[in-house]
Amino acid sequence: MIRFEHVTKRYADGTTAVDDLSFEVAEGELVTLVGPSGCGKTTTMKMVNRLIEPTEGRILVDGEDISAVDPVELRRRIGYVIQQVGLFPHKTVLDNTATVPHLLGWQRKKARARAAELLDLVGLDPSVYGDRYPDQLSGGQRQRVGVARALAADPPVLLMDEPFGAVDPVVRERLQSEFLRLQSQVRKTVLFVTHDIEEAVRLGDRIAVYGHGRIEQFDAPAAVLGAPATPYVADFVGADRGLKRLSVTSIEAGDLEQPPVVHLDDRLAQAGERLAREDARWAVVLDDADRLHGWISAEAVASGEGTVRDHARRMDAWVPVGASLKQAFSTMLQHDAGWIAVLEGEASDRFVGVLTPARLHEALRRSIEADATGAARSEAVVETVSGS
Ligand SMILES: Nc1ncnc2c1ncn2[C@@H]1O[C@H](COP(=O)(O)OP(=O)(O)OP(=O)(O)O)[C@@H](O)[C@H]1O
Repeated sequence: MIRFEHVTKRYADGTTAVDDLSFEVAEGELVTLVGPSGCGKTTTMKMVNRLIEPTEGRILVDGEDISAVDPVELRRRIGYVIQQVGLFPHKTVLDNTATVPHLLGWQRKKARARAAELLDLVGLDPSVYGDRYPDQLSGGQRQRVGVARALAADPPVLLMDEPFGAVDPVVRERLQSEFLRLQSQVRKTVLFVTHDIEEAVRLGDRIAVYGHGRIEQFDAPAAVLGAPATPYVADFVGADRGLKRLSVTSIEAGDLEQPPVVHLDDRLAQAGERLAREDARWAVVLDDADRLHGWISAEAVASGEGTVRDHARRMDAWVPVGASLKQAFSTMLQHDAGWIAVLEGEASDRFVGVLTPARLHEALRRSIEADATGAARSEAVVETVSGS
């Protein structure tokens, strides 16, 4: 969808900002460009909407060489969000959002209806915020209007240059989550510039790590964190890349431990047999509808008469299959739990297994090994300390 072919940009003073760059962003893909200040990220991005012209090479958008497209026409097809949002101070939020549809000659009513829809989509109630002016919004809200405005004419391509760079870390994380949710609905082809590696790995389907004017590595976030291509990339992603990788590695069913499962109405004797057969010290307890209830220890099972219901302990720390290892670890810490349940199904009500700290560590190591060898994670072999 966006294709760079041997693109070089040399400024008049001789600075080579971008050097023989070739890469492609597929349709509906979000690629983050990440790297230190001055490495050529913004120059790369601005060449896509012809705010900057390349010295050599060519750029194709949707198969079309953009050097042959009128820049004004081109920009209407490409949404652009920047850090200093650049909202018109004398226009209301609704009118700001309707800017491009208005320029495209849409009728005022239709443009405003579309703007209201977009504001809603970015989490701003148009009936509350639509008539406000930009200086009556918080920084985070202004960024949301910036995103809504960029999407208003439904452009297939979105360029975002540090769009969340000016807000505090808490708001930034919220905007990132909202943007991911939005992107899963609108599926734009996005080029996203950031100097923050955490943001790059969180948002990108793939990330391009920039050195000076060149891409040092272009790969999925987990691969960049798991197997940096060069010492430069390893240094840039940081010594704590293993930790960062937690947020881009999702839980697979094969990562889970399978303790015995008993039901609330099982007799203790029956549960005891299960535990003895599997030589287990505890079992997961499900209710009649197979929803997670909690757990029961071998001691409690051995304690006497009655049913599991009389001795089961509640435990509601869980995450869905596909959640990140980071989310799982965070849930474990939040509940001060030695394990958490992993559930699946539309209502997240089907028990699939449990994740323990040891299993979490193993999943992380397996995913690193899988990336390094190109194997599936379930087939990756890692050494573990015996008895653990
Ligand atoms: N108009 C210009 N004339 C000369 N050199 C320029 C010009 N614009 C940018 N540069 C240089 O080109 C290089 C790349 O700049 P660019 O803005 O693309 O970097 P960046 O990676 O986006 O940095 P940042 O994260 O700080 O925005 C830098 O060395 C910069 O000084």
